Amino acid sequence: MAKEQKPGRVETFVLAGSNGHNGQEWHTGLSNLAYPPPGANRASRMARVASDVRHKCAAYMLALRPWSFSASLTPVALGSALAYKLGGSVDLVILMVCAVTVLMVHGAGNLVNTYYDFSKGIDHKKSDDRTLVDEILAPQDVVMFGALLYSLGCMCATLLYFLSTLRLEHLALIYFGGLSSSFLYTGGIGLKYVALGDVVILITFGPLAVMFSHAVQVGYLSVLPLVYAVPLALNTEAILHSNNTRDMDSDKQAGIVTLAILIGPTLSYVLYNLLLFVPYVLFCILATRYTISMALPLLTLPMAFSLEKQFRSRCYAKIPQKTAKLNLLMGLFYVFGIILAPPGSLPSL
Ligand SMILES: CC(C)=CCC/C(C)=C/CC/C(C)=C/CC/C(C)=C/COP(=O)(O)OP(=O)(O)O
Ligand SMILES: Cc1cc(O)c2ccccc2c1O
Repeated sequence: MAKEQKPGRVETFVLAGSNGHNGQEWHTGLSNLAYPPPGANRASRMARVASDVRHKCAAYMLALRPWSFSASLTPVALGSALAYKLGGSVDLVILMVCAVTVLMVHGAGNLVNTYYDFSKGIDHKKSDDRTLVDEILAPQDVVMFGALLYSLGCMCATLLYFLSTLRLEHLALIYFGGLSSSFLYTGGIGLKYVALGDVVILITFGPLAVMFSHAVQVGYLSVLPLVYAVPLALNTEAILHSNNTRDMDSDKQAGIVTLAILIGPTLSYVLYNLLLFVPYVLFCILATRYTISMALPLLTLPMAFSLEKQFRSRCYAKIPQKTAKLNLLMGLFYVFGIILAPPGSLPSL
């Protein structure tokens, strides 16, 4: 932070980002005073430091893109609800630690994405993610924050090992499967850049996360959560697919290939509809064949129809965020539907 004395005794501080750009001017309001009262300098310095810390924290929060966190929290809730309903109980401490573990890996994945999309020149001034483009943070900040989240995730996974009866090799297999997918999505081979991002999202935010949350509760691996994960995984993939459809032109210019680019706008619209409405067909089947509480997610149908309309008229700008909101609501209703189901009414293997 550099201090500049300007004519007219207005003290101005230039608050520089860690990259040296992005300067903001902070006036101390001393212009009407001949001398600052004792302690005023110290107080204003403290206020500036506090404000600096607040700005930095806000920048880190922005980089995490918390609007997308519903995508990892709903599968955790689903896995735990299944453990409660079919296994008989749920441990709230394990549930909390599991949610934090998955959030850390998801958040780190978002930061890896921010870093590599910037270094490959994919993010630009009009991108959804402008943390690095607008120099809100320096690339090194993003790398350090990502490493911190991965470390915290590993600590939480270690804690889960002590809290849960799940065997170490099973816990490690799922946890490091999630961790490596979150990195390889854009880091290393960069699965997103070769049209494999959709597969990664379908697997990690669906079966993998649901199985992880179920397994740490019940202490064993089961295929049941994989089946229950299908409607939620399809809806989460709808978030990514709308994101990739919106970014189709800029991604093409940057020379990367996504599924949306491969199939073009018309088939992308068809695919978005399938991802959006197939889950509702599954809920109808579950509600009519097993228990009526499975009809609860149908309450979100009006939101899905509104999104379909926006996609059809190619107003893509806010569709990913709105689909994430739908994902949260649909996921919560799905979880409540499972919790409210009469004992023995849900399909089990
Ligand atoms: C089972 C365990 C322990 C963890 C699973 C935890 C999860 C869900 C990890 C997935 C992490 C992952 C793949 C993150 C990538 C997030 C993502 C889809 C970012 C979006 O990237 P872009 O498609 O570039 O979108 P933008 O254009 O908005 O940058
Ligand atoms: C940032 C971001 C963006 C997305 O489009 C996502 C889609 C599905 C799951 C997670 C996503 C995410 O974290």
